[in-house]
Amino acid sequence: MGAMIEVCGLHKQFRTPVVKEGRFAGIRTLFTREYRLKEAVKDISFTIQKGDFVGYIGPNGAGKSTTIKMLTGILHPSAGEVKINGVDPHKHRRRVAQKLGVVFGQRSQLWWDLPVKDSYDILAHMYRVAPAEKERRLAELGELLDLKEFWETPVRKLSLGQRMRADIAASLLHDPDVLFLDEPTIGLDVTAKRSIREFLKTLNGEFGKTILLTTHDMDDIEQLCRRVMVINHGELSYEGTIEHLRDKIGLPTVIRIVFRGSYRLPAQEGARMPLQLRLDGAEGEFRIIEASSSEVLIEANRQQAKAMDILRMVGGWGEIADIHMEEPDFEDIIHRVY
Ligand SMILES: Nc1ncnc2c1ncn2[C@@H]1O[C@H](COP(=O)(O)OP(=O)(O)OP(=O)(O)O)[C@@H](O)[C@H]1O
Repeated sequence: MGAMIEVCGLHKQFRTPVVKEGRFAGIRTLFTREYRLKEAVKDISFTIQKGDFVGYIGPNGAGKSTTIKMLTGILHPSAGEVKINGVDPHKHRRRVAQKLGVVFGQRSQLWWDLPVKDSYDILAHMYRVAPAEKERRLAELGELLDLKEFWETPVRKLSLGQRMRADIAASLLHDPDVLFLDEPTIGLDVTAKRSIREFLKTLNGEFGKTILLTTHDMDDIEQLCRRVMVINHGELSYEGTIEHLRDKIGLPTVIRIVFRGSYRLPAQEGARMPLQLRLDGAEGEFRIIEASSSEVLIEANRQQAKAMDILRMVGGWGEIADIHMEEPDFEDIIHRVY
């Protein structure tokens, strides 16, 4: 293991002319000397280890694409440093490009009017992939991504799911160590999303690729990433595991308990809901938010009480027939961070 991506004190400012209002606004804007500074990325630092699968998330306009562009060397940072496997991507763009695969879900890197296979020939040439090597890799990718069915089809005729698979294969043709994915499942149906996710899991798990995934799809993040970085107004507001993020935000877990026959709450008659209770024989508290003749609905924060301790206590009120536990929705958690 070692650092694959190192980012230190990264900044990006954009200078955009102030748009004039009123008559001849367009022409006057052209001659304006007034500029507005937009700080799209402010002092971001992080390290991604070899073989990591990291999610990079944040609301629209937060600075995700700007960061990715600096990581790939397309944009020059206003301040700070980027190293991809020890190399500065802006100074050594070609060298770093050989190590990187990039997929922008919203924009294909394939040639619109050419058959898919022709795009691969051009890309293999650009990245100096030897013909035998290209054939071997396309055979492998073709199998994993099921490319054969549209091999001869012009890119413009592909379905969105096919186009995305074709683009992902294109990004891997030169066998890069690192993959940047920007919205790789956008607009896809459930089945197409699932096949792309499975492929990405394989790519990371079996082929050891380091992956940075940008997406608005929280299911992608939850199913694929070990770590997430949250960017908001150009600054990192969270960096760590999804588990820790859940704990930190502390949305309640909801536990529904069904009793066999009757049960007895440890409270006075006619107690009002929600009913706050302390755990017996352990640290912590939880709330009963509903109670009917055979069911109770409990809300508990993970930090405040362990589910097992709650169940042990509730087991004393009656005979438990069924337990249903609902973790807070990851989407809701993320909204709290944004
Ligand atoms: N070339 C540019 N010139 C001026 N401002 C820019 C430029 N590129 C991006 N910005 C601004 O920088 C901010 C960050 O944009 P960026 O595209 O990085 O956001 P994002 O997190 O990728 O958003 P989204 O989820 O909508 O794709 C925005 O306010 C955007 O308008």
